[in-house]
Amino acid sequence: MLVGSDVAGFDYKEVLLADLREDPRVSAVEDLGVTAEDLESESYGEVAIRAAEAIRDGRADRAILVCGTGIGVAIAANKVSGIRATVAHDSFSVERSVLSNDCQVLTFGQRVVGLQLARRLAKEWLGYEFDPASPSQEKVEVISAYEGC
Ligand SMILES: O=C[C@H](O)[C@H](O)COP(=O)(O)O
Repeated sequence: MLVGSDVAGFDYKEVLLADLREDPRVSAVEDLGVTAEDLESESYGEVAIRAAEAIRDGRADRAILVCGTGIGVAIAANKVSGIRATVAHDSFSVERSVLSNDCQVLTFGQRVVGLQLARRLAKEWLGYEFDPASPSQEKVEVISAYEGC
């Protein structure tokens, strides 16, 4: 499990990181930054691409990324082949992002969603797992085929 943010998502990222570290369903969490010591060290694109590449390469399974809106980190992560990332600020979208779309990356916007809602949504998200035997699989495969992976 990876977490990351830019400066605009740093506060939420820190809280979500602490939650994940306490969650018995999560075996290991890696913080990709940014850090309190160097808040401006990377933009949302750099952090999100690093997270997405780690998932693509099998070094991690999922990631939660935070920026101001959740949009920038989602766009950047989706540029990495094989990665499906989305911003989701409601329970149903969080569920469907996994069960319909097999998204490995959930993103939040610190300037958009309340902290307690984001924390709850992250907990819900952890409980979902895509079923490759479901009817959604062939729809996801259309995207994978386009990407050639
Ligand atoms: O999607 C982009 C994010 O919201 C980012 O945190 C803020 O970007 P901006 O400073 O260009 O608005």
